[in-house]
Amino acid sequence: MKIVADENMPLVREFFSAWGEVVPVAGREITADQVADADLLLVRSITRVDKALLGQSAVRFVGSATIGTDHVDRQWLQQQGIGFSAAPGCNAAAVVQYVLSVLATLCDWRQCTLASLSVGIVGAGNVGGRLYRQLSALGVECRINDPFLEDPNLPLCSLDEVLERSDVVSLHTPLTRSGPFPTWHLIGESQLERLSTGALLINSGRGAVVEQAALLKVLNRRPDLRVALDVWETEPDVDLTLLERVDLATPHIAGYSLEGRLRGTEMVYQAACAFFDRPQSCTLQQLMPRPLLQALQLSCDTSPPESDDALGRRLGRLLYDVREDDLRMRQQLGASDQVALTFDRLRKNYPMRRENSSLSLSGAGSALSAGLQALGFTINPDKEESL
Ligand SMILES: NC(=O)C1=CN([C@@H]2O[C@H](COP(=O)(O)OP(=O)(O)OC[C@H]3O[C@@H](n4cnc5c(N)ncnc54)[C@H](O)[C@@H]3O)[C@@H](O)[C@H]2O)C=CC1
Ligand SMILES: O=C(O)C(=O)[C@H](O)COP(=O)(O)O
Repeated sequence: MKIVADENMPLVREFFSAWGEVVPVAGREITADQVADADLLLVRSITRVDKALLGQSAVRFVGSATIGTDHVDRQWLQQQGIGFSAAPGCNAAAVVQYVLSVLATLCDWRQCTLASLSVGIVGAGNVGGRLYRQLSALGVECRINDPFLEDPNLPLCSLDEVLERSDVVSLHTPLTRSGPFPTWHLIGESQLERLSTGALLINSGRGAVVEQAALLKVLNRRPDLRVALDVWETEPDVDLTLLERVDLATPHIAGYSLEGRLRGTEMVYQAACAFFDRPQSCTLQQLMPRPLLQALQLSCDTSPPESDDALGRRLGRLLYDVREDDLRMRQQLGASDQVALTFDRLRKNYPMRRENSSLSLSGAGSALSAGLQALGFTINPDKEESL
């Protein structure tokens, strides 16, 4: 078999080399010629997969190690009988870790607690649903807008209500251009104007869900608004004027935990095994590196005692601090005359980041445990508490 794979797909050789030749290619440079005699194509979010790429190829299965699928013409693949699988949920925990880090930063700016914020979630699937459950467990008031959901147990409301009544609005929809509720430019000028005074808008879904020109226009009128962007309408060509105006800027790395990226590869491997009727001889468990920081014994003897809110934020930053990504992006894009190349390089050379679940905590005390568990940490109940 010939397997053409995005060179940024970690462990792709470990999973697939027993099947044949693995040919790594830069995601933006995969051409119709390169895949003409391939059997299997493995991509990430930056490769457009459609008739133009695969019309003349032998590819029988396409795997995308991503949650989003807006880069894939799934209808055309289906018509051709070409198998397809994405990796739903693979990096949901990482995106939530990113959002929690943004919220922790907002708490610093405002000198407030997490639990004092009201958060609006637009799109409550794998990512937004997980964010809702974690924030609710932390006592944060949430509102959800998702026209596809009907669940009396969820705080569902209209998009306008989410925009008008939340301190923070976090976007987690796919990018869609058709269907009953398309999300392309879902947030335009009139929606931005509805945001409450001093609100923070977070976009870690897809850039074009927010209309960039409208965002720039409204930000000129409303200096009170704060914005955290991980995704950009014109990426990899980020608009530097917008970059300067937003409060937290990152290069589409919200989902880039090590676990999230490796899970993506494993999920497309599993789907390919099912498609080609091959046994799964390789598992992520065998390959996942041990985290550098694996266990922490907490000693809660600060005086006055530290709240779980503050401790949670401090511990969260041990594993991930969005301000470091923001600084790196500003420094590297600021010093470069090749914005798109630098944006892609920031992603390719992204530092190792582990998810909260990789860290086992003991000595947290039962009062703190619930909050730390809600943040995704593994709580080790067997150790004696050291309060
Ligand atoms: N920045 C990053 O690194 C990452 C970005 N993403 C993006 O986040 C998106 C969401 O991921 P998941 O939660 O896993 O997807 P999902 O498919 O599980 O959930 C999406 C939710 O959005 C809802 N939705 C669809 N149209 C809507 C609309 N018009 N208004 C409100 N809600 C709407 C759906 O009903 C669904 O519940 C992905 O499609 C991807 O584009 C995902 C992972 C990483
Ligand atoms: O999973 C998704 O959807 C994402 O947005 C990915 O995290 C983006 O990463 P790349 O596929 O562009 O490396």
